[in-house]
Amino acid sequence: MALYETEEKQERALLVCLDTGEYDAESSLAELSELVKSAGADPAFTLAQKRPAPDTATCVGSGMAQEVAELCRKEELDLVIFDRELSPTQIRNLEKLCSIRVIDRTMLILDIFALRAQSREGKLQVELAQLKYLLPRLTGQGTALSRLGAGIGTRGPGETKLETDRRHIRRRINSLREQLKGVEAARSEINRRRKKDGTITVALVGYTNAGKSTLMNQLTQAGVLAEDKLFATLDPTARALKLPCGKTVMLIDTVGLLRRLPHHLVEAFKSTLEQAATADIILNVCDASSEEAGEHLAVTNELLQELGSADRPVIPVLNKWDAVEDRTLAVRVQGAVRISALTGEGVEELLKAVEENLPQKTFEVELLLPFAKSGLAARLREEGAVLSEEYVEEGLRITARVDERLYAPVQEFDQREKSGVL
Ligand SMILES: Nc1nc2c(ncn2[C@@H]2O[C@H](COP(=O)(O)OP(=O)(O)OP(=O)(O)O)[C@@H](O)[C@H]2O)c(=O)[nH]1
Ligand SMILES: [Mg+2]
Repeated sequence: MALYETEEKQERALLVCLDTGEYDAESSLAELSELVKSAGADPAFTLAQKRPAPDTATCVGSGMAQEVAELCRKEELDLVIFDRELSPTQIRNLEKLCSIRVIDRTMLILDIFALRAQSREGKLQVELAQLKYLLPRLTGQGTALSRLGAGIGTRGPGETKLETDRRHIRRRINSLREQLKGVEAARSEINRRRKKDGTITVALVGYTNAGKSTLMNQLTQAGVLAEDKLFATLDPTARALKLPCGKTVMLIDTVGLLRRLPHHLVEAFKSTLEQAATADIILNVCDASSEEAGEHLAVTNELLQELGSADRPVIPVLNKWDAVEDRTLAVRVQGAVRISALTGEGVEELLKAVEENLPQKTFEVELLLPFAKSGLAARLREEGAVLSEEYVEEGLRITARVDERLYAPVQEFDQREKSGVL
């Protein structure tokens, strides 16, 4: 099914890139072209200029800006899309020069998110990001009015169309924040309950189009492995997954990432992304058939780190192995699992890797260790988490957090078990 179905004719766009050497302009432009396509438009032309810094008035130099305007007229294009964020002034000047809509990379990405947002939370998050981006850019009547109407850069998920009145926008931003707080509170309640129930979460993260959702389907529609449970209705992106060892984990699908993801969007999706970054196990899924797979894995890892994934096991998943030509990637990426979410190849191995990374269940014990058992006390200090210890007449009273393995040798000294509290 097409992502974008409309009776309007397809918009033809001119892509403009200013290469200042800050990032790889070529791959960024290639990505922009893919973005334009998935927004439903045709990336008909591309212009690039090398320059040490953007021009304050028109981003590209004035000569190049003229060239952009001429091409727009000659080819009767519908819009211009810049591969970097534009200031309100630059947008105003460029629109005046070209007489058509001018948007930037961030607006384009926000637009695609607006098209795709399904859940209530997703819609609220996107609208908030859009309005926050739009607010400082509403400088004069010209820009505000040109944002009205249909087309890329004007679509909003919430109210019928993006508001253009400043006061209205502020009010709406506040209301969106309030509503999001409510949704987030509900979610952290679910998280809390999952933690309390000892539910283990496994998050699928990675670049957009890496095959996360396909993998989710492959894993959870496999009949024997999956069952739809309680949380499915509360959180449509989470599904129960039964591992071969018999344990059930909660598999979470997440929003896809991109190079140079606009910080407005990361901000808006922070709570969703944080939930993924703080799962018990993270599957960093990449499209291994892409030349950029290694870099995609790195970009994802970086964002995960920023969002607090430290200490959590991250398993690199080289997906689309069925379509891979460059097999050297697997050698370069440590601990990677090769799979094809499409054919199911390698999935068993992936599940094994998940099992190997399962967190050990820990619980609190209150022990009274006889003096003769000082070796056990040392082991508790070494391998468990000692919460308190105190020497008493009969020996050492010690409370500690232990996993099953550590519990076995100390079980007979557990005070609570004896008194029936456990
Ligand atoms: N050849 C091949 N194609 C695959 C494989 N896995 C997924 N695909 C294709 O890749 C495309 C993207 O898959 P999705 O599962 O939607 O990717 P995603 O990571 O969920 O993307 P976002 O939701 O945008 O973040 C689809 O056309 C899939 O059919 C695979 O193992 N091999
Ligand atoms: Mg997906």
